[in-house]
Amino acid sequence: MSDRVAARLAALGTEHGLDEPAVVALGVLLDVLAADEHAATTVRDPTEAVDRHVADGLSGLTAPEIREARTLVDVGTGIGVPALVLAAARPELQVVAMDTVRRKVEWVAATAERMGLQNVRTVHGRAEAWSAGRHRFDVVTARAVAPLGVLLEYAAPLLRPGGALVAWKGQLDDDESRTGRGAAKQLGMGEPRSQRVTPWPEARERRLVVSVKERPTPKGFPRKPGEARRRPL
Ligand SMILES: C[S@@+](CC[C@H](N)C(=O)[O-])C[C@H]1O[C@@H](n2cnc3c(N)ncnc32)[C@H](O)[C@@H]1O
Repeated sequence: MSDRVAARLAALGTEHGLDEPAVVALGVLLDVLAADEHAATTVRDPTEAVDRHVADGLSGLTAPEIREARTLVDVGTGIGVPALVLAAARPELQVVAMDTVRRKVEWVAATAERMGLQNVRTVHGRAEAWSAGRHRFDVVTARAVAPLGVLLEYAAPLLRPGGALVAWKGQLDDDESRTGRGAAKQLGMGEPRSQRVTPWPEARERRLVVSVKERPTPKGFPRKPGEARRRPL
């Protein structure tokens, strides 16, 4: 790893109060990404990945819901962001990394092992079809997976009462905000709160959108697999 990347990782460790093993584990994640041309991301160069994956994932720690969570499921985990980043940062947090693509969850499981993480489990499947995960989680996370309304529909059944969806988002257009608010109401989720974050200095328009489960998920949800996307609320 270059001195520049090592210095950036160390600075992120200080910013987020990480201990040394966490910083080392995040360095391993960057090494694995850099070495694997088949990793499911276009951002593999550590000078860029340290910001776009590690710093972006760590920005989740600014949400109290994530700082206080004991259980978290990352829906559509892909290369394990934010799942692996948050699992490294908070070893006491039990993390499930879920994706519909088997190759991706296998990659995440192997990478978690190389990072020395004991608190990551992977699930191959669709969020809306995972009945064993219902009502279990303090937090559902998702980055770059689906519009807000669809994410709320994936998240609501998986959350315990009082749990929260934390979605990594860029700029939300009016349509996504409006449909998100409507979906939240129908699903017993609270009005989505948007929290601006600047994970790296040049980052523009990054935000965490948080919605807390206020009521039991109404009957009829989750709908059939794929329906949330095909016929958004
Ligand atoms: C663009 S990738 C984002 C990956 C990662 N979160 C990141 O930000 O780098 C979206 C991922 O979501 C997964 N996905 C889409 N719909 C899903 C669903 N209903 N349940 C679980 N995973 C899903 C896809 O297979 C894909 O790996």
